[in-house]
Order: sequence, then C-alpha cells, then structure tokens
Amino acid sequence: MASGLIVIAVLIFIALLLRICHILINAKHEEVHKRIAGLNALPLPSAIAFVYRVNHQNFFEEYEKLFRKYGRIVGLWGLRRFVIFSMDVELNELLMLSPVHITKHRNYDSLKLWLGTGLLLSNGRKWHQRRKIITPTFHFKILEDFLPVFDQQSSVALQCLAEVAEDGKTTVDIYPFMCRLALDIIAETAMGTKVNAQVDKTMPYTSAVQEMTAMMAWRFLRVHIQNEITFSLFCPLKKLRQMKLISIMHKFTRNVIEKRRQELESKEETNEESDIGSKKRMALLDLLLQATINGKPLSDEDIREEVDTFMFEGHDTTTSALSFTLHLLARHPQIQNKLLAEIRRVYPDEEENKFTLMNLNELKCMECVIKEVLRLYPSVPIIAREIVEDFKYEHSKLGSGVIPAGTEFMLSLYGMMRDGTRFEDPLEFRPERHEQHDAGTNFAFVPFSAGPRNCVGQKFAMYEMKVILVNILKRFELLPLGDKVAPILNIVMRSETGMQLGLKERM
Ligand code: HEM
Repeated sequence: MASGLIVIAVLIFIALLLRICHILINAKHEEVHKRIAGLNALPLPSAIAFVYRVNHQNFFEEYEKLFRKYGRIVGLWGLRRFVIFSMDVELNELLMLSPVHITKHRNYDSLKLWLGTGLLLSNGRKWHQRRKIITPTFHFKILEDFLPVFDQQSSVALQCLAEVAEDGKTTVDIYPFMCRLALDIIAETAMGTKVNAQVDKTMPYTSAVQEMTAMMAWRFLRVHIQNEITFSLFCPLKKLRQMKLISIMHKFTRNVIEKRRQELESKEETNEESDIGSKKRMALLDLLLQATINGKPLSDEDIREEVDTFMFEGHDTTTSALSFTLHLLARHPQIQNKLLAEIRRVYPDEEENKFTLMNLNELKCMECVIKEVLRLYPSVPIIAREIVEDFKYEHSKLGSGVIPAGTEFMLSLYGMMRDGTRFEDPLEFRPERHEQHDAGTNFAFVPFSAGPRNCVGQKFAMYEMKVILVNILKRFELLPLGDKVAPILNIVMRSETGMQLGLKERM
C-alpha cells in the first residue's frame, strides 16, 4: 500500500517537473495559450497521443472532433512545438493575405529531394523572384494554346474508358484514368513532350511520378519519417527506392530541358513542327528557358525544379478534383442532366468541340459544379505554414495579440468550406449555391488558397477540367455504381474506396 502511494507521488512529481519545464520552454507562447484552447503535451501527453493517433484514414474525422470540442482555433502544445489548427475564416484570411507569413511548413520537406525549392516549396527572395517570372507563363493567351492539348488527350481518355465501360454494367474506378490523363496533359503543356501515360502504362518516367507521389503521400503524416535521416534509418529499402525514382525523374526532365534549350538556341521549332504538333505553341518550359532574373537566364537546375513542381502540383490536384466531380455527378443525375444541356447548348456539334476560352467561360453551370466539388472535397484540404516573424493579429473574438515566431500554423481549407455558419446545409452537394457571387462567404471559399501564395495554376486547372468534363459527359452517361467515396488525406485529398461509377455510352 505504502509503496503504491510512493509510486503515485513520484509520478505526480515527475509530471509536475515536466510541466514546469514545458511552461519554461514555451513561455513565449503563454499569451496565446491563454486565448486558444487545445491539447497539451504535458502533464498528460494528449497532444502527442493525438499526433500519433491521426492517420490518412481518420484525419478528417479526428480534426472535426477537435474543432467541435475546442472551437474553430485549436492549439497543440508539443514538447517544444506549438501548432495552431484553424478553420476560422477571419484568422486564416489574415494569414493568407499577409505578404510576410508565406514560409512553407517543414511537413513538405520530404518533397524537396524531388522538387527542389521550386515555386511550391521555396521561401523568401527566391520565391518572390520565381513567382514574378512564373505568373505570366499562365497568361490567357498561353492557356488558349493549351486547349487543343486538353482536348486531344481527353479523346485518348475516352478510348480508354470505352474499353472498360461495358455499357454501364461494370463498376469503374475513374481515379487512375484521370491520373494518367492529367499526367499526359501536364507533361505536354509543361515540357512540350508527350509521355503517353494513358496508352503506355510501363513508361519509366510516368510510373516513377506515380510511385513517388504515392510514397510522398505515405510519408506525409508519419511524423517520425518525414526527415530524410530518420526515413533512411527506419525504412532503408524505401529510401533506396525513393532515390532510384528521383534519379529516373530527374534524368528525364534534365534531358527534356537540354533538348528544348538546344532547339530554342538553334531556333528549330520556329520553322518546323515540334513534337507537340504546333508551330506556335510554347510549353511552360520554353517560357522558363527565355526568362531572366536580373538579366541572367535561369540555370537548367532552376528550370528542372520548376518543371518537376508543375509535374507534381499540376497532376495530383486536378486528378483528385476531376475524379470527385465525376463520382458526384454519377450520384446526382439531375445535376448531370442540367450540365449536359448546358454542354449541348455551348457545343452543339456532335463530332467536334471547338474550344475557346470564351466558350469555356460560358459554362456557368459547370463552373458551379466544379466549385461545389472543390468546396466539399478540396484537392488541397490543408495548408501548412511556419510563422518566422511574430504575427500580430486583430481578431473579433481573440482580440489583438501576437502569435510568436516559431509557431506552426495549419489552415484547414476543408474545415472552412464545410462551416455551417458560412454555408447553409454544408454537407449537401448544391452547385447552385455558387450562382450568386459568393456573398458573405468570400474568404470561406478558397480551394485555390488566396493572397500572394495562392495557386498559380488555378485558371489552367479550371479550363483543363472543363474541357475534360465536356468530352466525358458528351460521350458517357455516368451511373451511380460502386461504393461511395471515403475521403483520406494523401497530401492531396483522395478516397480510400477509389472513385467508383458506371459509364454508359450515350446513343
Ligand atoms: C483543382 C486543381 C488545383 C487545386 C485545387 C490547387 C490548389 C492549390 C492550393 C490550395 C495551393 C496553395 C498551397 C499552399 O499554400 O500550401 C496551390 C499552390 C500551387 N499550385 Fe495549385 N491547385 C490546382 C492545380 C494546379 C495546377 C494545374 C498547377 C500547375 C499547372 C498548379 C500549380 C501550383 C503551384 C506551382 C503552387 C505554388 C504557388 C506558390 O507557392 O506560389 N496547381 N494550389
């Protein structure tokens, strides 16, 4: 009995001691601590237990529980780390619009060996310079030139889908089809090179991109292997595989860059048909080859980082959005029919669609559908930042204060876009809610983020998705076969059950 009491007393003493250490280490966070409720690391290890409990499958559920319990802004005090999770529109807007707090979180570091510090992962001066030269590469004129690529690659996808459709009797997981289509499109538009991912499933480069994306997704929430050293120690074989994949991908992109640079230098493509089949079409790579910073051209390695970044960011996100859209349309026949009527009005020709940016802008119903899909199933459900300078805020509920440098910040786009105070019946799929100009919900609806670090490829993505959807919906009726989606976090949002549906050729 007495020994039992001694053990309890010792445990309480240790817990108190740790708590005091914790308070001393986190002294600078005390002010925020008082304002933001959440989980502590000590004396009870609730924050640590939470971090290890969360995985790809239960991520959204666990965070919903946390927000329900503590409110829209939740603090997680680790031993030496302080993380704020926020689905609070007002606070997130302050952060997204800030020109200062744009530093990416270390969670993304596992992507750096592949993507380097291209636009997605760079910070500070480098990011500013890159953003300045990359933004004009997504100019309307350039996007218009890409429409034939979107269209031609969609027609390859139609053939692939026709082979598995079986007149709507078979359940098809649409995700891998959309993934290969998005890869073909981004390779051709970013690098000016056809990779034929849809017809040649064994091509080393595209297989490597897919395998690497899956591996990054697998590592993303496993805190102990996010660092390259611990990854090598805990998973040496996977680390070796990762090195191999990176070497395949870098070799491929370097070759493409070298070839395009030589072509540009000898001005071949101004006279001849290039392998993308057009005299005038420029790939994003060509624009990077011509760009300069302070009068100096970008090096091949600078360009490689950006091309690899486009390859990653430009295929995984659109794959997710397109697959969720098709899955949801299959389950909402009325909306599907409304969309089809709009498509037939804008593109009455049975055989051929003449896509222009202008007629794609006429697809208002489709725009609402895509927005609603991105609201419910945002491809990028969470944005992570590191606060490197004290963040001064004025907030209607928190008052005014400072979030100290060193704080980690997770903005839940998913939480914001499903917030019942911003969206009526938030879990319902109602595209018409976007018909009005999102009055009152401006910053609650941010699937492409907002402010200086918003998505540079958002217009590209919208036009790409529209062309693909027009082609698929004109050819196939989508049927509600298979399982419902079960969202998981794999860097981007995916579904554990795939994105199932049936496809029936229209008469
Ligand atoms: C449905 C499709 C897409 C969605 C929902 C989406 C969403 C986003 C979001 C939310 C961010 C901010 C990420 C952060 O701050 O951590 C982002 C950044 C970015 N996106 Fe997209 N994206 C899409 C398609 C694309 C495409 C097609 C491209 C390229 C062709 C692209 C290129 C980029 C790049 C380079 C960044 C980094 C921008 C910067 O940090 O300055 N995205 N995207």
